[in-house]
Amino acid sequence: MKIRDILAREILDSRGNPTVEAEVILKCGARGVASVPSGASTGAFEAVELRDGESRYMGMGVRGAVKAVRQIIAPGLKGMDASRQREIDQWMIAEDATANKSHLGANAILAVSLAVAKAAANGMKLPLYRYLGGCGARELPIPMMNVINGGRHADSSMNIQEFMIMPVGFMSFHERLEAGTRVFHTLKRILMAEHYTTSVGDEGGFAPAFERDEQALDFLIRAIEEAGYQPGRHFRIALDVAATEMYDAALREGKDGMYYFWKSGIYKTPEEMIAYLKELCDRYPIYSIEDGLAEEDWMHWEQLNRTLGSRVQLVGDDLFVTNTERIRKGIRQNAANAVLIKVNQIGTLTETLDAIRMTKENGWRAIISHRSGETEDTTIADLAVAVNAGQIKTGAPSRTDRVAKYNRLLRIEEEIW
Ligand SMILES: O=C(O)[C@@H](CO)OP(=O)(O)O
Ligand SMILES: [Mg+2]
Repeated sequence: MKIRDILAREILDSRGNPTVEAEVILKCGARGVASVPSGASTGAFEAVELRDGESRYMGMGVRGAVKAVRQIIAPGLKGMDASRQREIDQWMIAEDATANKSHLGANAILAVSLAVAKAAANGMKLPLYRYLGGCGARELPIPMMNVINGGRHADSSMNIQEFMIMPVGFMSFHERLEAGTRVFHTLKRILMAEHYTTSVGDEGGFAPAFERDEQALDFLIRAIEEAGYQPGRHFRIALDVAATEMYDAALREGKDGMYYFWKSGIYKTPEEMIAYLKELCDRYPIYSIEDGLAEEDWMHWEQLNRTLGSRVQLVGDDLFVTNTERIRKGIRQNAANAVLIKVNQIGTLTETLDAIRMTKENGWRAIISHRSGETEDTTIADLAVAVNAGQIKTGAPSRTDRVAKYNRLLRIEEEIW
């Protein structure tokens, strides 16, 4: 299982921006290839990727990250055993020697970390989910399908970033996916009939010019019903408010501590935000709300959790950034009840697994997630099954970067069941 070589190259993500791909080659001939996604609504506490225009290493963004793999990581890891994932990740963390991986770049480190795992799995002739999760890996996730896009992900007039459908009333993954796709197609038909645009946003969901965020929810309910399903029973709704964006928008207008719905020109206090979210939960079959408040607003997260936590999954994305220190703080403060898990927020596979473990050990739920900028890499599908996460967030079934993950899950289901 010794590493013979590590290659790195620049490839494109789904927004046409450069990103890093790494290829790990073992002495036995097995290979592993992995590429790194990229967010648009990134949390301030995320590990730092080297992008063009904000380079910190050798002054060259993604090219700097590629160079870091070639010149520092590859020579350092050659000869190491690819199955010793934790040691390899620790070596890269130590070599980087910053708290946020800004020296080598979280994208350089993550590409190698994931490619090492894939090479080791291939070397052992195991599918990735089996290598990572052992024979206990068995649960196919319920997808959170982001079918209407707003916020920073689309030019639409909705402030809430993601309106997702969750096919909760089905036994198998392929039935969930089929039902979700039916609703997606029905939604397109309804939107067209009412002369809304059906072009899609970054994650494949529609981006119609609705005047109010609630209209998106009304259309979801209609689409679920017209596709022949019952809202609440077959499908529930999930939202990603991405409220840090609203918090930052208010701050830019000089209103510290408020939330600015910049597309409709409305300010809300944290208390009004909580009341608003509660009202939405009273009116619609909402299962999950992600980032209902901002990454800095710990105090009000507790209040939100007290108000809704017993009946709604409250997910921290920007709040926790897949970082065990922040998750620990959240658990102590009882600030939420679920964590969104994104490999590139923390930057190594083992730290991601640690975050999932801490989340689950404390009785919280972990949702494995893509980024708004993705590639054809399907690691997160395997990861979701490996850790029996139960939920995956990976967009709408209309762009190959998202569909690749769904197709991978279909194949895994066929293998397992
Ligand atoms: O906010 C989010 O949850 C993600 C993914 O949907 O978006 P981004 O990758 O732009 O941070
Ligand atoms: Mg989010």
